[in-house]
Amino acid sequence: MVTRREAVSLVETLREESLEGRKARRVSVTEACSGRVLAESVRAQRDDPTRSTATMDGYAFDATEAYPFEVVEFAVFPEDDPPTIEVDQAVRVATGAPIPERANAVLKKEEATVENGTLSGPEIEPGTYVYEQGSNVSAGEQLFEPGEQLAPRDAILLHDLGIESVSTCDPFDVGLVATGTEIHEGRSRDLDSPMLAALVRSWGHVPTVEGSAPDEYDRVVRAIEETAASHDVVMTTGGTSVGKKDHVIRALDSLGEVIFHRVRIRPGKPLAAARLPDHDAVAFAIPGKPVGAHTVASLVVRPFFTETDDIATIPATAAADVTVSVPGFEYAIPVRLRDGDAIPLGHATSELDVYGDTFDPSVLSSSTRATRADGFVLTEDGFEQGSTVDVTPHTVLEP
Ligand SMILES: Nc1nc2c(c(=O)[nH]1)N[C@H]1C(S)=C(S)[C@@H](COP(=O)(O)OP(=O)(O)OC[C@H]3O[C@@H](n4cnc5c(N)ncnc54)[C@H](O)[C@@H]3O)O[C@H]1N2
Ligand code: MOO
Repeated sequence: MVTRREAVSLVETLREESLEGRKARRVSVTEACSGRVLAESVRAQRDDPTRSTATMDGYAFDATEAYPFEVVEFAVFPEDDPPTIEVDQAVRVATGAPIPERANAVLKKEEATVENGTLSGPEIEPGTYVYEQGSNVSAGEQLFEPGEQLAPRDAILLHDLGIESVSTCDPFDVGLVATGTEIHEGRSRDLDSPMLAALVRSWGHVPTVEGSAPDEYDRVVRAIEETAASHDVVMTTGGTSVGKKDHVIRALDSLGEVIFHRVRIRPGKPLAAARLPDHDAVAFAIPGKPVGAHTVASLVVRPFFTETDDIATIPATAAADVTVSVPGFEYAIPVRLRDGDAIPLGHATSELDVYGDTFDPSVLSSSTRATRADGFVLTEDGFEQGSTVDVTPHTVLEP
């Protein structure tokens, strides 16, 4: 059994290995910024801004010189080229207009006194009301690293620098296979695959629900093998535990190398990851119960797909005591957030009463209504009513 951190670090190594041999493709910045991973670094080809501009309407001049300045005839607007001025001259500028090479400051219009074409006013420092050339980005600067996953906000900087396309790795193709005779025969609905498909998509990759296999060793092996042959990643659900019909881990062992099985986190402990080198694929075996499946997919599998393993939290006040029964695990305790309080959902005092005071991940994990939580508290020891707890909102891990 490995800790969550150990598991995440192994998953990150898998990610690096998988990205290494990946085909790069140039795509438009617009397409790339919905979650594509960069294959190459991106450097600025030019300064930004390309020239120094005024940030206020007023007069531009060299502020290392003393008043008065002769105000030249014309005025400069954002669409204009800056004029050449002499050391004792100033020029009218509009907000956003380029300032002359010789100027280094702008005096606001309302502070300026102009009489007979001569400007005077208060002393100002060089740099006042000037957005300086290269102050946003200087030419040659590396702005994005290979492996970074681009987000919608990145389109602003890339487009501003005139970059229209970038080299990206193709997203991972993920084949989802639900194991379980009850699922295969339609006696129970497959709740995991659609949820996992949506998670994978939200992380910027391409899921396909491949179907199901009954709890028969040969059928499980075949389903994994067939899926690995046509996908980069196989994600199975169910069959990860120690029951007689739990074949997935043995199947992965026969097809490749199991990197870890069981993580010190609950719900979702029996998660496994494997390399399937014959098919140039990797596999994640996700435990069957949907809430546990969601928890470990978000906390441990996500760093394979996204560049980050950060788990941001916000503080809240625990609304009830929650104890844990078995030490040595991290427990993801679902909570609702209300006016700064974290109300443990599933606790006897909450609207969903499935576990009393002591957190029981096995029953919680069976309760599909626990998905109505706003987030979870990751804790090894539980918490006391009134104490401050760190809540990870679900939106942090499923954008
Ligand atoms: N004796 C022990 N039993 C169990 C242990 C243990 O250590 N000793 N571990 C428990 C833990 S923790 C978990 S988590 C589960 C893991 O279960 P499996 O991954 O083996 O899943 P199954 O046995 O196949 O199914 C469990 C449960 O989940 C339902 N399920 C499965 N797949 C789906 C799906 N795609 N959609 C909806 N529901 C699904 C399945 O019907 C079962 O009800 O094992 C504990 N047992
Ligand atoms: O890890 Mo399991 O989902 O605790 O029951």
